[in-house]
Order: sequence, then structure tokens, then C-alpha cells
Amino acid sequence: MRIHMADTLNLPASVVAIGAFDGVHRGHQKVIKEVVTKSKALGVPSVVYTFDPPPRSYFEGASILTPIQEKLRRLFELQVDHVVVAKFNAAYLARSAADFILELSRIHPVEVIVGKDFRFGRGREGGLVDLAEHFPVRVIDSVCCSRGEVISSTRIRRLISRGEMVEALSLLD
Ligand SMILES: Cc1cc2nc3c(=O)[nH]c(=O)nc-3n(C[C@H](O)[C@H](O)[C@H](O)COP(=O)(O)O)c2cc1C
Ligand SMILES: Nc1ncnc2c1ncn2[C@@H]1O[C@H](COP(=O)(O)OP(=O)(O)OP(=O)(O)O)[C@@H](O)[C@H]1O
Repeated sequence: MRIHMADTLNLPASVVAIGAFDGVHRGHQKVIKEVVTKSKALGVPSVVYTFDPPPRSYFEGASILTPIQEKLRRLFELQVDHVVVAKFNAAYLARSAADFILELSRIHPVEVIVGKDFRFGRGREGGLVDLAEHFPVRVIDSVCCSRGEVISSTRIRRLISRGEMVEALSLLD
């Protein structure tokens, strides 16, 4: 697995997942496994484009479930070929949605896999419709726990803050 800073990766083709992926929880794992499976089927590299710190930590002070080293370790285990780690800071978050699309076009995605709420660019100006104007986009269904609730980093943080560690760990497995 190779690790890159934002704006430094160029590929002739790729399958891409984008997101904070804090925790690399079971929902994230489904997204990333889809990317890896598709990339292998097509014979093109898989790319995870992620942010450090997670935007929710930057804006809301949310605790970080997986510091970048642990996130990368988990992505390595999932057999991702390339990870782009964008330093999420004042300069980065001021970039426009069009800028972000330009950066993505340098890795020529044959598919971008994201969740239904994905937004990007300053002020969260870009959404799925904008992304889909430039690349084939696949939106995947949310993974739920055995009780039927959607798994999210926010929910896991809440469980940890309440001391419900067994439940939290089961969603991170
Ligand atoms: C270029 C760029 C600029 C962003 N600027 C903002 C911003 O100004 N405000 C904000 O709340 N989020 C901003 N974000 C973060 C996104 O809203 C979102 O959290 C991020 O794309 C991760 O997606 P996810 O939350 O689905 O994991 C930006 C993201 C990108 C890629
Ligand atoms: N339970 C889930 N099932 C499937 N995909 C998911 C799930 N949770 C997140 N994703 C997807 O993984 C990518 C990264 O999501 P993100 O890091 O925002 O996760 P999150 O758990 O929803 O985080 P947070 O709770 O901090 O908002 C997005 O494409 C998102 O839609």
C-alpha cells in the first residue's frame, strides 16, 4: 500500500472511496471491500481518499477513534493499493468543489463509491450530483448492526463515552 499527500497522485485508472473513515468501522469496511473487489475485477488500482484529522474532529472537536497510523493499518489489512491523506486544515477546507473534482480527475476514477450523504468542497458546496457529472458514482446502502441501527463513527464515539465498550468494539470489528 502506498500513501500520498493530496494533489500528488496520478493514475491512468482507479476505483475510489472517499471519506473520513474514522474507526474504519463495519460500514466503512463494506465500502472499502466494494472498492477493492471492483478494482481487482477491473485490474485497476484501488484508492481510499481520506482526511486527517477527520472533518468532524476539526469542526466539532469529536474524539478520534483511529489515529492516522491505525487507520492506515486497517486500510492495509483491507488490501487497498493507494491511500491519499489530505491534511484537513484551513487552507484545504477552503478549496472549492471544482478544485476537488480536478484533483480526482488526475486519478481517472472508473468508479467512485460513496455514501448517500457525501458532500465536499468549501461550505460543503458539492454533492453527489456534482460528482456524478464527472465520474461514474455508486452509492452503497448503509450497514446496520444486529439491532437494525446504522453504524457510524458518531454512534461509536457515543457508545465509548458511555462506557459501552463491548458494543462499540463489535461495530469496529
Ligand atoms: C475540498 C474539500 C473542502 C471541504 N470543506 C468543508 C467545509 O468548508 N466545511 C465542512 O463542513 N466540510 C468541508 N469538507 C468536508 C466534507 O463536508 C466531508 O466531511 C468530507 O468530504 C468527508 O466526507 P464524509 O463526511 O462523508 O466522510 C470539505 C471536503 C473537501 C474534500
Ligand atoms: N454504516 C455504513 N454503511 C455503509 N457505508 C457507510 C456507513 N457509514 C459510513 N459509510 C460510508 O463511508 C464513507 C465515509 O463515511 P464517514 O467517514 O462520514 O462515516 P460515518 O461513520 O458516517 O461518520 P460520522 O458519524 O463521523 O459522520 C462515506 O461514503 C459513508 O457514506
